[in-house]
Amino acid sequence: ILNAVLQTFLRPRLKCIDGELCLITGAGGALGRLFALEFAKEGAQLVLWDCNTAANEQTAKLARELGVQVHTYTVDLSKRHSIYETATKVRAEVGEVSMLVNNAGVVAGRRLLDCPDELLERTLLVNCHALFWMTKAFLPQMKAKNHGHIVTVASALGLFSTACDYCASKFGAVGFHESLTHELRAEDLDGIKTTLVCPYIVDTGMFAGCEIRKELRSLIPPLEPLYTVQQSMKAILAEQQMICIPRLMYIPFLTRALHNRKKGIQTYKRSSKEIPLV
Ligand SMILES: NC(=O)C1=CN([C@@H]2O[C@H](COP(=O)(O)OP(=O)(O)OC[C@H]3O[C@@H](n4cnc5c(N)ncnc54)[C@H](OP(=O)(O)O)[C@@H]3O)[C@@H](O)[C@H]2O)C=CC1
Ligand SMILES: CC1=C(/C=C/C(C)=C/C=C/C(C)=C/C=O)C(C)(C)CCC1
Repeated sequence: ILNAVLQTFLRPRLKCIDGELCLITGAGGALGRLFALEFAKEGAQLVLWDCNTAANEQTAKLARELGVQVHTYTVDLSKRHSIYETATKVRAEVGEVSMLVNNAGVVAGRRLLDCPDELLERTLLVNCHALFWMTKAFLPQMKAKNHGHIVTVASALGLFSTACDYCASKFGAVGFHESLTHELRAEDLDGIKTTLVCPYIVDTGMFAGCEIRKELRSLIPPLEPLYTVQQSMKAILAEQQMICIPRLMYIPFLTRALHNRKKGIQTYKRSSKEIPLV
């Protein structure tokens, strides 16, 4: 945790990603498109995934104007077989993905009892389950070369809760990132980096119909999409493990981490057995 916070305040060297093959999900959406353009500016070749074919093609057109190769795929991230089938096509038609940006996300934006089961389920499938299938599809190639980078676009709402389906899915995304990072470290795969992105609400329209947006306006105004993506890019290129945007969002994160640590120590002290703390 301390490492992640320190990395945010220090100014590390940024890595070169010229020629890397970068896959971005939700590339037809607001942040996904901006990610694609920022990666293109850095010289990365792009594989763009979205369920919205027209929006995805529009992103591809803008990225090609920056002189990079772009391949687009229409995929439904809420379906495991759609992810695996499309991943197989990418491997056969384009090659080995070395950077994976799991950006696609949805929100139901209704209270638990007012929300149809299908909508709740979709949020968990797209925002959380898809991370597992995407990583299972592309990590083996990264492992073979001990080279790669997996970015999880979660949310500040993956660190503390307000909206039911969305928070649960983003807590899952944060947990996924943390356990993947531990797993890679345990296997000494130091060439595969991970970055967790946790922004506050961004002005993209995603939360346009949600009550939470009105409440938040009085707290801090939503972030600019370009600023959010540029800050995220800096963290990715610096191989930073985590970024909260703005920095104020570290407060709930650190509070929670310290609270959990305290609880862990209490449990340990009360126990008669020697249980190592994780
Ligand atoms: N906007 C915000 O306030 C914040 C956003 N985030 C996170 O940032 C990420 C990007 O958000 P943002 O750009 O605002 O969202 P957008 O809604 O603009 O973009 C999301 C994209 O993902 C696509 N998508 C949705 N469901 C699927 C699916 N099943 N299969 C494939 N593609 C799908 C959407 O297509 P379609 O439009 O057709 O549904 C859309 O093109 C999300 O993970 C979000 O949770 C984090 C913090 C704040
Ligand atoms: C401003 C602020 C807070 C609230 C933040 C909220 C409510 C963020 C919502 C983010 C969203 C909607 C993200 C979407 O992905 C706290 C933690 C109470 C205290 C610190 C200052």
